[in-house]
Amino acid sequence: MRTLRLGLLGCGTVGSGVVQLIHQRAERFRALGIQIELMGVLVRDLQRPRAVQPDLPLTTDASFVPDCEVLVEVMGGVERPLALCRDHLLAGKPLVSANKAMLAERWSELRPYAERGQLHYEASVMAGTPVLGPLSTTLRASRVTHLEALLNATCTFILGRMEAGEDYLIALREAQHLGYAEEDPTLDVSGVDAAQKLVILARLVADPAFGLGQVQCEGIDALPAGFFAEAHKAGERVRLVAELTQDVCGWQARVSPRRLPATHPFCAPGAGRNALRLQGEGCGELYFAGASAGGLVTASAVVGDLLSAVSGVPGHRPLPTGA
Ligand SMILES: NC(=O)C1=CN([C@@H]2O[C@H](COP(=O)(O)OP(=O)(O)OC[C@H]3O[C@@H](n4cnc5c(N)ncnc54)[C@H](OP(=O)(O)O)[C@@H]3O)[C@@H](O)[C@H]2O)C=CC1
Ligand SMILES: N[C@@H](CC=O)C(=O)O
Repeated sequence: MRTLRLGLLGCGTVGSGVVQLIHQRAERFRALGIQIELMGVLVRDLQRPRAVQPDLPLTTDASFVPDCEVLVEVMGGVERPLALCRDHLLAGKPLVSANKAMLAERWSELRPYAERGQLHYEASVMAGTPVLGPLSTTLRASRVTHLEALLNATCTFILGRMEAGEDYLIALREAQHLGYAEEDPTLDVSGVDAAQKLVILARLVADPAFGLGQVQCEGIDALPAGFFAEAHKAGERVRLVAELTQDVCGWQARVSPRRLPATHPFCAPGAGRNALRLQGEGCGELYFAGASAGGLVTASAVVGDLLSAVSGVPGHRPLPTGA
């Protein structure tokens, strides 16, 4: 049995789930001949109450990071996590991350590591519903021509609650309470979180250099007056839809609130549910759907990635240049 030195950056909604699942799935690691040694669990506030075992090595001191063979980053933000992970990546070691903001915004630095298979980031898009794995492996023989998706659980949840007559702000508070929303929920309701996820998808199926600035983005925080009420009156639903299409000018990416028939698959019930429909030459039409936010659901993808990383399976590689 080999001891694997693991570092966990963040122990909030997702990090607590990661700790719980690593413990619950210890036999899966043992079956690979691995026993996890948690070198440190980085947090900001040691006094914050959290539902984790008391012997967890919680710390505000990141000095354990260089001793780790694998890092799991579930802290959020952009500059701080990147600064903490930089030397680890430079040393050629694997990083598992759920952080779509960092991946979307600092791609020029992260892309070479992703190309080398060092970055595992299934949880960054649709959390526990696996899409990046199939897109970066099995579906590479197909050519994606169109993709549309619900990528933000907070917005799906808020819009669903509003359909039931709830007030927008109360629904937003509920989404925060359930652990769906980002620390700064403006990222969710403005459409930025969905745009970050859309560029991560676009790099796997369309263009490995796809940038966040290429996404036209509107959220649900500034719906035109009457938009929701008129849709409701017409028996339609409003959903925040992310779409990637190709026309004569190239790839177009857009996130916007759309009116959809109530029978549309994107309107099926499910609070934190996301869905992705893609059309491809080869694979035809495919549909992925499931819970896509919350602690344990997201942790399931993070720990799945961790099992891949410790087994030597490469992470999510972008589409090769010129493919
Ligand atoms: N929540 C979800 O459903 C999903 C989240 N994600 C992504 O996962 C990541 C984590 O999300 P989530 O768990 O919800 O976030 P939380 O805010 O619940 O947890 C963040 C954790 O990171 C710690 N942390 C944050 N900044 C610092 C810092 N500068 N130094 C040290 N520790 C820090 C916090 O410490 P402390 O506890 O002391 O405050 C906390 O433990 C984000 O990138 C998010 O986008 C991805 C998919 C789904
Ligand atoms: N805030 C995000 C969490 C998962 O990525 C969302 O609401 O989808």
